[in-house]
Amino acid sequence: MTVCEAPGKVYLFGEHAVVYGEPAVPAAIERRATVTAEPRDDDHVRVEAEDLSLNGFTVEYAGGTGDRPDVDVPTPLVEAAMGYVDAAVEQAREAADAPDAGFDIAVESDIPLGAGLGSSAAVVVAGIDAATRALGEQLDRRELADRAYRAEFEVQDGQASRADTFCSTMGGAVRVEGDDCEPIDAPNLPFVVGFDGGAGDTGELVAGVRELRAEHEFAADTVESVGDLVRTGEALLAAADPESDPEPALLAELGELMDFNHGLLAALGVSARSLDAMVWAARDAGAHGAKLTGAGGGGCIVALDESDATETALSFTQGCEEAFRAELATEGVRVVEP
Ligand SMILES: Nc1ncnc2c1ncn2[C@@H]1O[C@H](COP(=O)(O)OP(=O)(O)O)[C@@H](O)[C@H]1O
Ligand SMILES: C[C@@](O)(CCOP(=O)(O)O)CC(=O)O
Ligand SMILES: [Mg+2]
Repeated sequence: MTVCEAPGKVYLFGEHAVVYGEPAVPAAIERRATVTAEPRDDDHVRVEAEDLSLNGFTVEYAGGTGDRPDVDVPTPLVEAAMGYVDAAVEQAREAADAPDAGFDIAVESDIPLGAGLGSSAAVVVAGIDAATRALGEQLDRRELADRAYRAEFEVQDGQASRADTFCSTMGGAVRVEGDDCEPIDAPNLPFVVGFDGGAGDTGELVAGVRELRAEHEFAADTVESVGDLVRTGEALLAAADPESDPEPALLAELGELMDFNHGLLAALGVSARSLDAMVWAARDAGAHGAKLTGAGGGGCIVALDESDATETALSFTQGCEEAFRAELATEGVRVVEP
């Protein structure tokens, strides 16, 4: 039995625009998905995913194309739910050159699903790592991140960046621009997350931005403006001392860029009333800045505040179901049981 766990992430800035080649800076947070993989004697894949909606369900199926699990729920729901685990198993089979390998897989996660904290990437990264190790292979981090990206790309119908999967694999803060992915030094930023209890459909939201961008030049310009602000933010981070607590002036400047980024994301149609309400509650509480994180539509916002004020304010904000401080996860994917 092999067990691996990988972190979720928040976007300091750059989501959506990163899909079109602009840079983005996500940072891994200490909320993890844990995947257990046990090879089987046959070619079946049995998945236990207690945290999926429908109050969790257990299915067994042979995997691969055409073969669907025998459960009493509509196929699209099962496909949406199983897609990432399925794709992770396929990547592990390919990496270990074991096309008929079967597994018992169990997924546990404290990352809310579809909420912009990268639960899909964490599941895919931990899943590929656990399943390949269970077959006696070990991928280096770059290859693991690359395979995880390919898995997300496939499930999201060819619309994914390398940002989430690279960040979950490496941990810490990273910079992604197209195929160019690098860890970056960043000071420990005081992230506070607000969660509305809901979710957004990443594929649909990405498709919406793609259409807007194709239709209007000003939407394409908006995407480019996100890239410009990310470059500004990167320069600020590069000039900061990663070993000491961030200076108030740095937090103020990063916060201003986050506010701006939220405005541009809202212009691209991916915010929601609940996300805007949490963003404003954070700003009113004195946060340096606040924005939605991830695909949007519902889910989470991230704010910068070293005091407790934002977390407290969010916990009293109508529509905010959970508020918590998110510690930077300096370690990416890791082995819990080899
Ligand atoms: N605990 C889990 N068990 C199984 N699958 C999961 C789990 N967490 C996430 N997933 C998969 O990831 C999907 C959510 O990914 P996505 O829509 O990209 O949102 P996000 O990555 O922001 O959480 C879920 O529908 C499911 O397929
Ligand atoms: C919108 C996007 O930039 C980030 C999606 O993040 P999440 O799956 O909502 O956590 C898509 C991508 O980069 O693949
Ligand atoms: Mg995702």
